[in-house]
Formats: sequence, C-alpha cells, structure tokens
Amino acid sequence: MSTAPQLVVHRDKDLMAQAAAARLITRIVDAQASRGSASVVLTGGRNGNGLLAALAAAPARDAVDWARLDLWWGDERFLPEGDPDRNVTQAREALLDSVPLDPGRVHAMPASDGPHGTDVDAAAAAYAAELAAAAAPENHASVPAFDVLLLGVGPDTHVASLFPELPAVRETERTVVGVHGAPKPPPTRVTLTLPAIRAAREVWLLAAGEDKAEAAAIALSGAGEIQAPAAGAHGRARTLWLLDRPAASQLPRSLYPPASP
Ligand SMILES: O=C1O[C@H](COP(=O)(O)O)[C@@H](O)[C@H](O)[C@H]1O
Repeated sequence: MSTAPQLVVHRDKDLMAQAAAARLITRIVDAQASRGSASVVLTGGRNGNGLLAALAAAPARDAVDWARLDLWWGDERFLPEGDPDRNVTQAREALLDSVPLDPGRVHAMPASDGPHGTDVDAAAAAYAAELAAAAAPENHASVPAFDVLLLGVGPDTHVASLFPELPAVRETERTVVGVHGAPKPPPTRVTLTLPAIRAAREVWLLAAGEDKAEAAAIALSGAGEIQAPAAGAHGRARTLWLLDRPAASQLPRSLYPPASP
C-alpha cells in the first residue's frame, strides 16, 4: 500500500470530528478482531480533543472493547499531573473518563512532578523505555506497531511537539525526546520523534479551521520535514489527512480531492 498522503475534506470541523471518530471506531474494532487488541496514539490540541469528544458521543463507541486498547501519546506538555493544559488531562475529560479502559494500558507521558522531577530528558527516556518494552521482540522494533497514530497539525506545521527547525525534528535515532524552548506554550514538552511516528501502520493528520490552511498547503506541497514537520509524518501502510473545507482552502487544485463535496 502507498504511503502517499490521502486527503479527505469534510464540510466543517464538527463533521470532520464525527467522521474521524467513526473511522477510528472501525479501525479499532477491525484490529481487535484480527489481532486481539489495538493500539492508538493520541494527540492533543483542538482537533484531537474534538475527535475524542465526538467518539464519546458516538453510539457505536460501544462496539470497541475498551479493555483491549492500548493508548499512547504523541506528545505532552511537561506540566504537573492533573494540570488542565496537559494533553492527558484534556483527553480524560473528553473521553477517557467515560469508557471502561484498562488503566494499565493507558500510557500517559510523565508529568513534571513525577518520578523524574523536572528533568524532561529523563522523562522522555523513560517513555522511550516503556515503548520499547511494549514492542514485539520478533519485530526488533523500539516502539509497538501502532494501529493508528493521530496528529493535530499546528498553524506553523508542527505535529506532536516537533516544531520547525528545533532539534527534536532532526532526531533520527531516539524515539522520544525532551523539547526545550517550544514556540507554543508551555516551552518544555515531551514528544515522539519522526522515526517513532513513521513506525505506525496508519498516521492520520487532523487539520480543521482556517488557521490551518497555510500549514496544510505547505506540508502537502513538497516542503521539507525540518521546515514543515507535518510533511515528514507518514504511516507504514497509510497516511491520511482529514481536513475541513477552511483548512483545505489553500491547497493546490491538483491536491484537492475531486470527489469531496
Ligand atoms: O500543543 C499542541 O498543539 C498541537 C496542535 O494543536 P491545535 O490546537 O492547533 O490543533 C497538538 O497536536 C499537540 O498535541 C499539542 O501538544
């Protein structure tokens, strides 16, 4: 299967979130049917949380066996446990607190008041070790083969906490790194790197709203991943961009899917 990006453009952000939630339910159910369990990497941000809220409201959510789902995070704002700006706090509020997950399979990234204190690099290394321990030994991989890895696209083309030109987006060896001096608050973060992202079977990039239009156009028009990290986010089997019309409004006509309403 090709990893060239596939694009789906929805009418507006609410419809995009509902359609993405329906798609994710199907993907999880299929993975659980074929392999017994599923693994999903969550993203923070408005679009990621919108998807989780839509999933919480979807009647078909009960088709998912929540106890056989591993949840990981693509990035985290390095703040104390329970801080309202942490991605995991927002995910809990949007969905996780309302479904019967196995707490042992909810792999939140460390907080700044956790066992590593404020040492974000140690926190990143610990998460890398947790991922490596969950990877299938027969695959000789350093991260699990995630079924779906979600990424919100920032207006500056950042994905996870990989910001243009910062060292994290240049990382080619480690799977998780600490981020210092992010241009979007908070400045200290933990993030998966591009090699870890590219180990996922499917990578879905979410972009809704006019403020994402330029980023989508740049990332999908051949930009380099150092300057436009979203351009470097690919899945092994599939790379899917889910957009709404405002976010797709600056795409070159050659990219705009002809079948989109
Ligand atoms: O800070 C973050 O921002 C991005 C994008 O968020 P959005 O609100 O502009 O959609 C998000 O994907 C990332 O997980 C988060 O930490």
